[in-house]
Amino acid sequence: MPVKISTRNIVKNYGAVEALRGVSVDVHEGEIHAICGDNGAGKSTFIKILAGVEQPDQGEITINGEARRFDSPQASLQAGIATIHQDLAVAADMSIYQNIFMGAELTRRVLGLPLLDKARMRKDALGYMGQLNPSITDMNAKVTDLSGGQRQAVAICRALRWNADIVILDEPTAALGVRETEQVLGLVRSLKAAGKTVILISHAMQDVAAVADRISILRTGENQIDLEGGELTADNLSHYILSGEVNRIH
Ligand SMILES: Nc1ncnc2c1ncn2[C@@H]1O[C@H](COP(=O)(O)OP(=O)(O)OP(=O)(O)O)[C@@H](O)[C@H]1O
Repeated sequence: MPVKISTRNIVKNYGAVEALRGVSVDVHEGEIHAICGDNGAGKSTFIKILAGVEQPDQGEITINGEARRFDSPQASLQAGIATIHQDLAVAADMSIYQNIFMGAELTRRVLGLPLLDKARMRKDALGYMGQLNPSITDMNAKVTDLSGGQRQAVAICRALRWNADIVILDEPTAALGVRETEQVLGLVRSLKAAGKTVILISHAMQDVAAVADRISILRTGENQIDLEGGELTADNLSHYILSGEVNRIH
């Protein structure tokens, strides 16, 4: 598959702290690409740059081979990147469909006036959810009544609604139990099945090994190693992260 999104030598300093010292990652179209590394390795900073939350001091981002720069989260979204942050940004007291369409509500005209098209939003929301978790059928259910895994599904539906073709998930299984984690890994696989390119940030080696097609491990703001295929085992990941051993570098 061709490279969908690529970074070259991304550098980011916070004052004297060198958070990223030249990170280069190639994410291929339709793959699940995990970004791993110990605390402070630079994962969050890297994702914030792709999400348009932070701007790099140096380096290049390309999408489909075209150089891009994201001055805001909206710019990243417009370029087809939806980032699902750990807080999910869901409104607990609102319904599933209201969350999926938040900020981009569908309307219809009645006697020349725009009215919310709730029926259409519910129907479309059900369609998005059907691609991810068909067992969730009541689009009027309040998010507060959903489990952690189900909330994650709502946040991911919003990414589908935005038509993003690159979906970034930041620690989606953090704080989830075993069953919920399995559900969320299922969601990640469904995104891939829907043709999305997925970037997954995770500390959970087992989870990463279970779903990723390729993994880039960062260490103190630099690429440490990329793993793929048979190298993708939780043991291998832990080994590289704990030992700091450097192997194939870009
Ligand atoms: N806003 C900031 N101001 C100053 N230093 C920062 C800021 N954000 C991150 N850093 C520093 O940059 C480095 C990389 O941090 P980052 O949060 O990107 O790592 P991480 O791999 O996501 O770590 P964790 O797994 O603990 O979240 C760390 O040394 C961190 O202390």
